[in-house]
Amino acid sequence: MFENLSERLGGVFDRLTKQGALSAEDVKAALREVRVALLEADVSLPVARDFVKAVEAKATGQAVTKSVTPGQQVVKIVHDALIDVLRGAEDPGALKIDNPPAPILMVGLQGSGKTTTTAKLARRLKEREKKRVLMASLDTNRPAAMEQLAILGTQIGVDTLPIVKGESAVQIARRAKQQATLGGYDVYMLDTAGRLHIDEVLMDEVQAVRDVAKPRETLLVVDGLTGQDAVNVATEFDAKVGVTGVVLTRMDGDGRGGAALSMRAVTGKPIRFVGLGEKMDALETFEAERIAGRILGMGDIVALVEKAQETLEAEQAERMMKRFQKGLFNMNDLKSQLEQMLKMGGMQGIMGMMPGMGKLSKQMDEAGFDDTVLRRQIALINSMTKKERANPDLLQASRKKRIAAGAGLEVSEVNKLLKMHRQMADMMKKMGKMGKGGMLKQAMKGMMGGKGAMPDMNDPKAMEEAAKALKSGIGAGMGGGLPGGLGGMNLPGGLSGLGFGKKK
Ligand SMILES: Nc1nc2c(ncn2[C@@H]2O[C@H](COP(=O)(O)OP(=O)(O)OP(=O)(O)O)[C@@H](O)[C@H]2O)c(=O)[nH]1
Repeated sequence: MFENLSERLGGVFDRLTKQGALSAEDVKAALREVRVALLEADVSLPVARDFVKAVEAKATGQAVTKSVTPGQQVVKIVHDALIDVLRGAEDPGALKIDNPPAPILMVGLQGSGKTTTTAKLARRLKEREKKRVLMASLDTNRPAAMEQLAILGTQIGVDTLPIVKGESAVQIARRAKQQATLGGYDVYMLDTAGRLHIDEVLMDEVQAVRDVAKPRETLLVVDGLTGQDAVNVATEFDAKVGVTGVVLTRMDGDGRGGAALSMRAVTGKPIRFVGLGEKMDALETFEAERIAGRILGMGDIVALVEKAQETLEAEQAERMMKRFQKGLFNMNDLKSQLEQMLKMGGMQGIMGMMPGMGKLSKQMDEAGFDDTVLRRQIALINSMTKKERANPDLLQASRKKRIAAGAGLEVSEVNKLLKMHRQMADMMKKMGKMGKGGMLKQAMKGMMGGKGAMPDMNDPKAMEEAAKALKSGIGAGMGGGLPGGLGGMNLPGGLSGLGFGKKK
């Protein structure tokens, strides 16, 4: 799915190469693709349609910033508009739980992750807000569900209401309220029974529980992977029981999170939290920026674009772009690329911003890879003469020795640097031929997991290899193209050439 989207956006970028103001035609062409991208990310059709219409009006006629392409600009406008829709007025993490004991009702379909989320949230309230929480399972159909909550409670150190066989959901809710009041709890959470589909019996039961508990918050738990159906679920639950917020689970999977946009647009209910795994600490406050990036399938590329813009002078970018297009790439260019990387937070910083690269970044950390490598390479270049920097072909044995000694390093380090330089120069040449649009497309492909470019995040062996490849030195030929295009197009163009996990 990611590949499709990146190709599609690549196509948009290819077409949008004119500078100046964004023409209606440019915007229309780009948005047509964005609409398909939204649908692929499981955003419902009417929502995608309305959204694109609103963005079209906003984007047409906007002046194009010199340092970005019109394609990038449209994507940024789309991205910002997504955030506008996704972000509610209030802080998503702030639940109304004053006036103890405050009841929180948890609702949702079976298997949506309701019980797990109940426990995760209880843990969060206990740890972060120092609340005394009582949890109760109202799932009278499945005794196993009640036991599951009790086990989770023990695990996280949160009390659960003792199980009494034969009670109805309403009776349990009453008992929970009583116990919470007598026991001096700040919050009590009611984990209702789920059904595979919405049915009347379920809704009647939840309504009856609601009437007894009068919840301060009614949180709808929805599986983030369900996509389109999420809207129906949200609409139904909201109409029947009244929902105050949504929790999207399984956002650690490869779902694109379009459900978030649809639910927010259709029901107007705020997304409060996202579940990011099975563990008890895998619950985070909803962040509109992250989901917007994810829906567009771009990780935090927009942030990367912005950061690159901040740290790189536009003229310098323009100058480098011209050099790259001519296939020119000497040691001075390499040095400024390495310095640029350091400014952007080093390898770790850049990786952290890439979709799905968080894990790899952690492994790099563990493997002891840090920015020393970058600094060493800069030191080597500093130890070269002006002539050598302009023309690295001059570097024969004796010069290499002198350069290594000057930086206090081994000759092998110089060789690694030269190898990396050669690979990057080759890539620049190739990219130069492709033109701006082509470069971007190439970059996107690389970043979004074009075949072989990134390790499979679920394959520990591939991840380990990738970390090793990185550790053995960016110099050992990371596939050659560290932040290749950073200069020219404000995107780490060369990342496609990183060759993560790929033996060269
Ligand atoms: N990967 C991942 N798994 C999750 C997440 N939230 C819940 N799960 C898993 O999803 C499965 C179902 O979760 P439950 O909490 O039992 O679902 P439920 O909605 O309470 O189901 P019923 O009790 O049958 O109604 C469990 O194996 C959870 O560990 C999440 O955010 N990410």
